[in-house]
Amino acid sequence: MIDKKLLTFPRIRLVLVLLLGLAGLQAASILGQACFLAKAITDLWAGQALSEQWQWIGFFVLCYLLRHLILWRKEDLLDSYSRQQAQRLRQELLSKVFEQGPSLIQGQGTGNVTTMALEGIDQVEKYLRLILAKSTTMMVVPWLILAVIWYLDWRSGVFLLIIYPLIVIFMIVLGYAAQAKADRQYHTYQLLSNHFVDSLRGIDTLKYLGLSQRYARSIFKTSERFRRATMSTLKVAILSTFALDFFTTLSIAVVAVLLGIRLVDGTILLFPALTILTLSPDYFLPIRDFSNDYHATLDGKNALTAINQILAVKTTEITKVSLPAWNDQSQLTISQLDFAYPQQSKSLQQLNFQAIGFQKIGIIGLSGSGKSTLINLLGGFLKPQSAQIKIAGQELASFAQPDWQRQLIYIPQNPYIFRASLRDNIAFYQPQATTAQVEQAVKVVGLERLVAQLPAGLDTQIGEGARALSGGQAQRIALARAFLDQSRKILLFDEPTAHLDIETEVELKERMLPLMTDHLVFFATHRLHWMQEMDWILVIDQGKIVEQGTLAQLQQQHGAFVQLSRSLRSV
Ligand SMILES: Nc1ncnc2c1ncn2[C@@H]1O[C@H](COP(=O)(O)OP(=O)(O)OP(=O)(O)O)[C@@H](O)[C@H]1O
Repeated sequence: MIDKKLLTFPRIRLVLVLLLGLAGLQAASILGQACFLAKAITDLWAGQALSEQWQWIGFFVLCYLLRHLILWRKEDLLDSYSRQQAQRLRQELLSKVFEQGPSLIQGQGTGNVTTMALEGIDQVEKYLRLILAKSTTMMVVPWLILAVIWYLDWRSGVFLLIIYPLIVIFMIVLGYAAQAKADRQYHTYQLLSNHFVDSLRGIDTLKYLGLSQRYARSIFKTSERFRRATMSTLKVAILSTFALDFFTTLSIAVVAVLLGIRLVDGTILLFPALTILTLSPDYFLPIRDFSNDYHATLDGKNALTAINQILAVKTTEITKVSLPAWNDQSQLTISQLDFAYPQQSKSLQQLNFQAIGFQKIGIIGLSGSGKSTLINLLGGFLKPQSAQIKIAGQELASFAQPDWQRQLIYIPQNPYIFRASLRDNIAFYQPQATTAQVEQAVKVVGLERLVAQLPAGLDTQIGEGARALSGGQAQRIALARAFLDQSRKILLFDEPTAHLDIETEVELKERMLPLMTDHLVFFATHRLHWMQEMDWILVIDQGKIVEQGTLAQLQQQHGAFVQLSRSLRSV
């Protein structure tokens, strides 16, 4: 009855035992309530004075209060337990997302991960709260009530016992139908989230191409599908609630009629008949409650399955290797590196190269040749299928090593600007940087004009939803970050100027080059002029290094580099 997935939650067994205990007390208070009320009415019927009934009425009121006190205690217990578990799940989910990095987000979709971490966890919290309370009550309360009814009148007991499994079977059949509908609903919900976030991100492209109306229609269609899936789940939910209420009410009516006939016949006394009649609705109440809330919990159940799937993504345990800080004598050797994206044939094959000291290594190739993939591997965001990597004499399986990543600065095509002040964005790697240091960085990368224009200077909020920046300004912030943190000696550039106009690129290049000295630099680009600044060049074509050497060597060889230069110039 209780989802196996829930049994893996911490302290769940203790909570279940407490809930079962409270359900036992709840059953006792329901029984007391029915017996004392029946006793008072029977005595009054027998002609006793009302003043003699105060003790029974008093007990009845006590039981009534106890019943509600228990309900309140149960809710309190479940509220705090489910809240704690939701917090734990959210933390685990976010840790997993940060641990797995961009590959997990790409696989699941940004919208889906966002809704899962926000709404999905809230649904799981609701699921926990409802399902634990309802199922433990259903395990205890009806059976204790049935035992007392059986003791008072076995014929009513038999009738109620026979009717119960019929209702359960009926509930299971409708439950399966509802589950199938809810699965479909959850799937369309995930689609809707991804589709919506995707469209919002691409809204400028869509607008430029005049396709935003068409996309709005497509979002409308996806939302309509989600609405229809929701309505059809609700239809089953409402139908089953109605049918269940109808059957249980009918059963109680049958019990009442049978008791009435036997009272007239004189084959049953008023006290047991009244007690049974009062207890019958409470006998069915737990299953009715369970079934009513069952549909409300399905979303939570599905969200929990989806969250568990992400949490179950295997974390390849890395053996941490302690690496010294990169210096002018350090050496990196990569041999036979192979990498493939999931469900793809090899994206990078048999890469072999070396990096020594503060070399500047250019990675050049046509679009789709594998430059970004190589940069992502060097940053440890992706893990090679196989490779022999040696840094300072230490063998590594991948670059996902804290000691390596702590030395990196990654500058992509579109550096991410966090929603924070300009100062915090610049001091991203060095939060303790002084204002003088930040101002120095601003000067070095040529951001003074921007700072002068901003209303609160360095303290102006920038990023998502705040002051927007141009591509060149964002790139300058990324460079300022690199300048501020001189302790990170490895710079990974992934097409940093690809989307900038030529004037901005020339100006930025002048500012970038001094920053590159005394650093190991990997610079992926398809802009040839950068190669003049590089000490070593890797020419990549279709995932292979087809040539490598200094610029002079490559120009002399008249091989792949010269061919590539021709085709890049003719573009
Ligand atoms: N996340 C991914 N999943 C599957 N395949 C991918 C993924 N990212 C890239 N690829 C594929 O891997 C190959 C190399 O892509 P990569 O982005 O490394 O090329 P690139 O040389 O950097 O291209 P560009 O200059 O256009 O950025 C391409 O065929 C691309 O389609």
